[in-house]
Amino acid sequence: MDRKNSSPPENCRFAIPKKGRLHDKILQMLKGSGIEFRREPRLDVALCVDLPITLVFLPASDIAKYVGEGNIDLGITGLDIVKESQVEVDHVMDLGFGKCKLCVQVPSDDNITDVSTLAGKRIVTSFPELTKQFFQPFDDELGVETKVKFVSGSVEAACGLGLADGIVDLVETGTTMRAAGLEVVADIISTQAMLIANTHTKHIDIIHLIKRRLEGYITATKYVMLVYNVSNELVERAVAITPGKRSPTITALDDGNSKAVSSLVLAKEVNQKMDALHDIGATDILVLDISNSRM
Ligand SMILES: Nc1ncnc2c1ncn2[C@@H]1O[C@H](COP(=O)(O)OP(=O)(O)OP(=O)(O)O)[C@@H](O)[C@H]1O
Ligand SMILES: O=P(O)(O)OC[C@H]1O[C@H](OP(=O)(O)OP(=O)(O)O)[C@H](O)[C@@H]1O
Ligand SMILES: [Mg+2]
Repeated sequence: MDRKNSSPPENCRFAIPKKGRLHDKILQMLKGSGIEFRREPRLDVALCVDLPITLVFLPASDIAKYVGEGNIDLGITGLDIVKESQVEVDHVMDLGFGKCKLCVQVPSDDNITDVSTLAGKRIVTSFPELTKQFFQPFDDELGVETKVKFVSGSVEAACGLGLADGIVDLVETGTTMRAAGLEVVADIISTQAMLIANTHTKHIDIIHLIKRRLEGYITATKYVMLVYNVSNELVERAVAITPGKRSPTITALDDGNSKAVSSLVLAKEVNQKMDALHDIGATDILVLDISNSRM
């Protein structure tokens, strides 16, 4: 029988968060990397076009466990989830988004500055393993047992509801924390999204291909190409402003007095570089987006 949600057995199984903070960024990254797929409405399994890959859409919090146990070859999730799941996986690459910190938080009104004063008390979290590991040394030293309770979401509500003396949750901008009247008393780990693989997967070649494509896309979105003209005597100063990733390309213009320079620059620095080039006398300064790359 041809099941709609089945995967050809020879395909590499690649797990993607089915919702949440990482979902949209990952879909954008797959599209930019040319990893196209057809997903039928309501199905959590999709076959890739032109590549032997089956995408499996799963809750972010389950992905490390599936990859670690070998049901899935490759996945994208946060380092926080990899650590919480306590499974062994290969860290193939960091993806540079989904950056935040897992923090111990307490009501601001409680004026707690020393996290050890929470040892033995009630902590609510979606990360019970990391929380227990964090409090264990304090518990051992003080001869107490911190009571760690799991909830799957809206963790920040627990103190206000009288269910917890502190929480352990993710903090990015701090908006959620402040809105709940909480503040950080200790950091546990910094996290970001990463590509992870099963340590025994037989799909090494396809994993390397996916890695190269994602690297190409990430580099392309991080850099822009800056192109400008500059007179011969100013080339050295201009190149000091835009040394490029490896080195700039310099071409002589027909007028014999000036050069055309093209150089990769970090997108976040491009305006400052353009100002500096303008100030030394460069002209015809253009910024070109890069849609993809292989370095
Ligand atoms: N505010 C945030 N900023 C950056 N990364 C985050 C943030 N919140 C979560 N993440 C990352 O995304 C991962 C999945 O969390 P997320 O909250 O998106 O999943 P979810 O709880 O399944 O979805 P939802 O919250 O929509 O129910 C986290 O483990 C973490 O790595
Ligand atoms: O510091 P901030 O920028 O406010 O981000 C942190 C919040 O983001 C996540 O929640 P999410 O929006 O996923 O809701 P959830 O708690 O229901 O999972 C996380 O659990 C924090 O609550
Ligand atoms: Mg969430």
